[in-house]
Amino acid sequence: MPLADLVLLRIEHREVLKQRRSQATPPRSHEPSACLTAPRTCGQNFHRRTRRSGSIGVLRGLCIQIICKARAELHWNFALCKRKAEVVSPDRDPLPATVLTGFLGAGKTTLVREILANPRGQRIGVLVNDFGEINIDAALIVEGSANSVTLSNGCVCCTIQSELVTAIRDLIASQPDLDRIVIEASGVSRSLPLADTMISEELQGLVRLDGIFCLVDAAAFPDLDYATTELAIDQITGADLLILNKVDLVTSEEEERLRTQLGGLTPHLRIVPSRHGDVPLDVLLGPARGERVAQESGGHHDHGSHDHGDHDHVHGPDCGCDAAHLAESHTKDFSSWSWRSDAPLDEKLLRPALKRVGAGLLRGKGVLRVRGESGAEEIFEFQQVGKRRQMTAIADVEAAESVFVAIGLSGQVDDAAFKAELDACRLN
Ligand SMILES: Nc1nc2c(ncn2[C@@H]2O[C@H](COP(=O)(O)OP(=O)(O)OP(=O)(O)O)[C@@H](O)[C@H]2O)c(=O)[nH]1
Repeated sequence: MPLADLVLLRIEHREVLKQRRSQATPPRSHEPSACLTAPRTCGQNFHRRTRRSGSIGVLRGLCIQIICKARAELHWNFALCKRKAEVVSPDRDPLPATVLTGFLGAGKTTLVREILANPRGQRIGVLVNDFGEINIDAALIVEGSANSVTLSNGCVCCTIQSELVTAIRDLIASQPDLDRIVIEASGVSRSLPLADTMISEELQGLVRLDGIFCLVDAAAFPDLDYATTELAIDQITGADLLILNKVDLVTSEEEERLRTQLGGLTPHLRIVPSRHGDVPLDVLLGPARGERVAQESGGHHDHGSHDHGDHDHVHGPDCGCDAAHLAESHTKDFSSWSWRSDAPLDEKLLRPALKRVGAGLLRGKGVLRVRGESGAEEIFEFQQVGKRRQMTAIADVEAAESVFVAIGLSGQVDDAAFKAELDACRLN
């Protein structure tokens, strides 16, 4: 990493710590519009919003880009460190939480409605945060879900952050049979403080952050003005996966240009194109509470159990194809791949292999029977969203075999290399 980036990284780190300390008293007093007009008070904003023109403006733009990169790196490390300390309730799995962020109008509500229209049998609680006094998004969503909670007139990343925690706790208490929650943040919410809330002590053991997905409006992003671009970039760099929505409104050249621009800002982020939120649910939703990947992918995928149209087909040993292969997804953009092994896996080889395998993936999930150096065997659940990976030991599952499911952009997953990597971890 160049020296300048390192220096900025350190400054940024110090800022994060400072901000976290000062967050003990959250900035609740400012008006909702403060997220845009006085971002210094809005959670984790690190930039002073002084508009500059000419070369100073250009220089400042470059600095923001570098800081964004550093911030993204920090975000991973920071969130992952905290997650290692996550305490899982012994009697009840934490409720998986999917967070949708993205600038105003990017298509978050559309995506929530897509999810609710096809919840794959999961009982989903929805929390909708609207920046304004009237929660229009919730009104749009409420038809689809009986379990929706509205959080209006503020932003869940700052002004009504504690309301979010309370709302989640209340929802879990009143709807104990939920399988997951989906949180639609307001269009001005910043991703990093939201991630921080989801892994905070108040929600520990109750909620497990499954992924933060940031929607970007492919048509509007290039025209955002300076101040709003800054916020949009902040949302992007704090996400696990980017959904480039409204690609129907741009030409393929414009889409490519935007991808290059966004990829330059956040090289590790995976970018999924979308039209009206048509993102495969396998990418968006991990297993429901108490559900394990083995159940999803065990044997032939049951097309009758839920309505998924021509949805992604996770192949198994009796589906008439090879056990490991790429399968056509419900849109031509995505492919899924599955692998299984009845031999235990060597932990020492497996961890680096998963890192290599995951490098080009949008989503990876698995239940893995692993043998450590001591010779003891443990079952691990593996979850990857974008570049974010988690491997958690699970005690309540007996797995005779390991199962791994991966989703990537078509043509970007080398299935032979994949198979070879994982096969090499098998112990006889
Ligand atoms: N053409 C096109 N329009 C879309 C797409 N996705 C969403 N829209 C439209 O864009 C508008 C805004 O979408 P919403 O889903 O309300 O966006 P949002 O992110 O929830 O907006 P806020 O809550 O204001 O932040 C609506 O009119 C949608 O129908 C898409 O992929 N293509």
